[in-house]
Amino acid sequence: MKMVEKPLVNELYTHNHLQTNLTVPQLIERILDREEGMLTATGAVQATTGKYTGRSPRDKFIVSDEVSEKNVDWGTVNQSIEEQVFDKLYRKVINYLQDKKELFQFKGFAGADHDYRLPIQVINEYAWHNLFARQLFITPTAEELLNHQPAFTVVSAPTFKANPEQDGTNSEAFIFVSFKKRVILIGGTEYAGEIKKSIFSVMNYLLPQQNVLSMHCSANVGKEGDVALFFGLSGTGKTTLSADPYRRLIGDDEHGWGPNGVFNIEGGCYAKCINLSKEKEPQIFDAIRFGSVLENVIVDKARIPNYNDTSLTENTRAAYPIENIDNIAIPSMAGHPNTIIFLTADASGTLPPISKLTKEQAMYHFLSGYTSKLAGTERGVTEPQATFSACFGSPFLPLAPSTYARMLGEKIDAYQSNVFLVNTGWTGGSYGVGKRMKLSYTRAMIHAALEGELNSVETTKDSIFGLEIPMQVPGVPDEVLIPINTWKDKAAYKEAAQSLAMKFHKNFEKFTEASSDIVQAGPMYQGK
Ligand SMILES: Nc1ncnc2c1ncn2[C@@H]1O[C@H](COP(=O)(O)OP(=O)(O)O)[C@@H](O)[C@H]1O
Ligand SMILES: C=C(OP(=O)(O)O)C(=O)O
Ligand SMILES: [Mn+2]
Repeated sequence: MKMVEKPLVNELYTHNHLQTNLTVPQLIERILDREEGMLTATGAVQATTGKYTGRSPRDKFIVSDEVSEKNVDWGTVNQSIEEQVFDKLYRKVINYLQDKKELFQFKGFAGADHDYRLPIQVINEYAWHNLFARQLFITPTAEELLNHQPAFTVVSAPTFKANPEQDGTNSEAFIFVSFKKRVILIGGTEYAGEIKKSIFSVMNYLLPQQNVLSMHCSANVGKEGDVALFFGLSGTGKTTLSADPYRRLIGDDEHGWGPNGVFNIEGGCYAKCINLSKEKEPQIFDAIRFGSVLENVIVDKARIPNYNDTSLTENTRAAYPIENIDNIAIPSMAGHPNTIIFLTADASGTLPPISKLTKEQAMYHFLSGYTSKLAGTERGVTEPQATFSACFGSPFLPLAPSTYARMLGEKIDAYQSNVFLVNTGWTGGSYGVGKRMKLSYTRAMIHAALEGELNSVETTKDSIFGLEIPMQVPGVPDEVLIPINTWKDKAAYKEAAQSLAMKFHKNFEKFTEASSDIVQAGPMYQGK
């Protein structure tokens, strides 16, 4: 990828103490020496992030210039700023960083497929953010590092607080993206997730232009080389469900699907730690060791993490390189997906825990992207909130949802992938009355789907959502499969299901270009 313009960030290269690609132990030494965090009994370092403990979507802006102007799907997700606003704040942030005693640079890649990888660099004020970047992105070999020419730069200055009046930001925090300068400017927030998700947004802009579908999904591969994708918004189970002892992990969050098959965009994982237990999530629990970063996790006097403690946030996190998971695909690539799973954490408790989708239903649900925002991942969300997030990842999609949906539809046709909708959310009632689906049941359902056990099983059609529900799944009680059977109050179920169906219809009105068979594949509601 060619550089369009010499970035201002070059000025930082002359910084007296710009330290490039420090090793993991070196970074840990710097973190401890600078008192940015502490060493825990697991061997991982722990850091806290202050006020911002989740992503801050309202603080994210994209520069509108002559190229991005016509490509980006502008709106509440992709908010625009003018070039001068970016340039002014950019200058300020660079000046601010120049006064720091030391800075940390990571040079590496996004994209495991060498045909599509993006050379990136991340320049950090904090050593622990630099360790995060090192673990989350793809580390170069010594030779790759020698020839490394960054095609995109992230500058992260968490202690720089913007002044909205002067700087044109929404708050003291900002995530400014310039596709023209190929720079992402992050300030005012210490939440490390912004660093990885901002590069993901960039990949969601660049990859479709190369005819590669970028996807907010996890991926793994079975013994026969059969590939599964798990799409889902935050908290729906991408990371948890893709860590499977019987299947090699490709990646837990961001992938590309090109002519060679599926590839991970990242080199590491970013797991939620809330209520993490060795018993329920052994792979993730054991991945937390030397070199991992624990974010906003509380530790006791003996420095043992208490994963049940939510006093800083529900969105506690562990970042670790993918190699910390036992069973992985090396490199992080595989063939074309046999099975695609859409994960939804339905807080209404009315969607079936697993159902098989027709091609039209798959397109309908992909465009809808229904789920609930769970507490913590985004600022201001404290309990599950119904949301429609197109392509199960709208906060990260600079282009119109139809672009990604069209590509997915073509690929499903070409590779005959089976699509399932899996509700990892509530059962036996809506949030407040019912409870979250048992993880062991969800795992059993996914196992059955991936082993092809649901292809010939008897199904029943849900009268409202029109989804084909398998009547039996090994390891799951039959009554769990049909949502109404799990509700005591059947009338309340019908009301809640109708209300959700209405929301689907309302949301789908904006997809005016969708063909009528896709529109028809949505839920039925009274009057239709
Ligand atoms: N039935 C279930 N399926 C998946 N995850 C579940 C389920 N029940 C509870 N959980 C919890 O929900 C969270 C899912 O989060 P995660 O896998 O990190 O989602 P994502 O990677 O999509 O953001 C984990 O904390 C997991 O333990
Ligand atoms: C890091 C994030 O991703 P996820 O919760 O999907 O793992 C996020 O949304 O901030
Ligand atoms: Mn995840």
